[in-house]
Amino acid sequence: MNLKIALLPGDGIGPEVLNQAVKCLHAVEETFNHHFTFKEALVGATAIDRTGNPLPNQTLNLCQEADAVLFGAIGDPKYDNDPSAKVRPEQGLLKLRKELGLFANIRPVQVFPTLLDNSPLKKDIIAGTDFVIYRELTGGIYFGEKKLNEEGTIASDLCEYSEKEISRIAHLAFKAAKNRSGKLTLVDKANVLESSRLWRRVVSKIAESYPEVTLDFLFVDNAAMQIILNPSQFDIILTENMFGDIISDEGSVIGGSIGLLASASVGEQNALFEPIHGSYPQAKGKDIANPIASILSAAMLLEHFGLFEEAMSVREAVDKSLKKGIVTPDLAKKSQYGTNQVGDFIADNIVDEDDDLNMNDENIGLGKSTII
Ligand SMILES: NC(=O)c1ccc[n+]([C@@H]2O[C@H](COP(=O)([O-])OP(=O)(O)OC[C@H]3O[C@@H](n4cnc5c(N)ncnc54)[C@H](O)[C@@H]3O)[C@@H](O)[C@H]2O)c1
Ligand SMILES: CC(C)[C@H](C(=O)O)[C@@H](O)C(=O)O
Ligand SMILES: [Mg+2]
Repeated sequence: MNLKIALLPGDGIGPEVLNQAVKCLHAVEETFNHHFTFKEALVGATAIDRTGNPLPNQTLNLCQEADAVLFGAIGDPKYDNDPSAKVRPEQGLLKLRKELGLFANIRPVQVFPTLLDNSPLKKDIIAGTDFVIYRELTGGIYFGEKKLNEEGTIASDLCEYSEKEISRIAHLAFKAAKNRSGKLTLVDKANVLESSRLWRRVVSKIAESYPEVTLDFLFVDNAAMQIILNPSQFDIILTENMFGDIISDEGSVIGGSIGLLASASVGEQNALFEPIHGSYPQAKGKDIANPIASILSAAMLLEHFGLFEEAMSVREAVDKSLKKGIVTPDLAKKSQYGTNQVGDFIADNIVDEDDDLNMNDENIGLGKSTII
């Protein structure tokens, strides 16, 4: 298959982890005889420094013309620590999501059997965790009108949702639930927010078209607790933009590190793949960031184009690195392996299973194809 992939390394550890994902995609190209073309562009603080714009037109055009975007991370303390900054790296990512129409952000939360001891949570609670968060990505409080009065003493952010915005992601989430265990939980704050009550009405109506799916509702405060008390109760979680952002970072605690959680953002035309973590500026240039979230995001990219065997080969190589303890320090304090070594190991272990008769595929961590 030929694929044009836009690479947006961004800031902090973004370039380091993205490089490892690209190594793995090169290995997939060679092993399975595909042809991927990579073109890189600026985004985030790096783009502001070079052009004054966190999402230069050239970058947006490249992404619009590409088959897929592979994104590193954006963000820089010089903006995080300056609440008055007029231009911010995050605006680049938000505008990109909006312009590409990436309304559904899909964030699988699973536990690698090898990492059951890595979580601060009890093994018997987290074993078997396997749920997917469908996070609405181009609406809600992130994109509502923002106001600050002249004195700078009163500020507001409007949380607005339309029926259309809710129903298009709801359909994707119901279809995913239908293909999995048939359970969908809508996470909201319908006891307080009018926008959440609209979500409940729209989602309840759509549920009538999916009789095989059981729908239940959970207030987000309770959901935040249930996710770590009893994660196995969840299959598909559907939620709005900000709640999805927050509960997915929380969900990463189950698996042992946020450096493991990948995501796909999809719309009608475009698709973007990125780790859920940020630019982790404290780790920039230290070769300690976990590249697995970025590598698994590349695996989701492959699945998006129907390259399931290829995606599986990446997941199996990741699993092998975990089993052999070839991991970054977030997963083993005394680890002597860096971002690059872990990336090299995983890329070197991408094999076509049909060609490898000795492959042992017992107990594969994230073996199950995810969602798209
Ligand atoms: N999609 C994105 O690009 C994205 C996502 C989240 C945050 N951000 C931005 O990133 C910057 C830093 O934000 P933050 O510190 O709140 O979140 P962060 O995700 O960058 O880091 C939070 C913590 O998670 C851990 N971590 C993150 N990535 C890791 C990795 N690959 N390997 C091992 N450990 C990892 C580290 O302990 C780190 O201190 C901010 O500017 C923020 O706006 C960007
Ligand atoms: C950087 C920020 C705008 C972004 C978000 O809130 O969507 C990040 O936290 C994420 O999870 O991708
Ligand atoms: Mg986030």
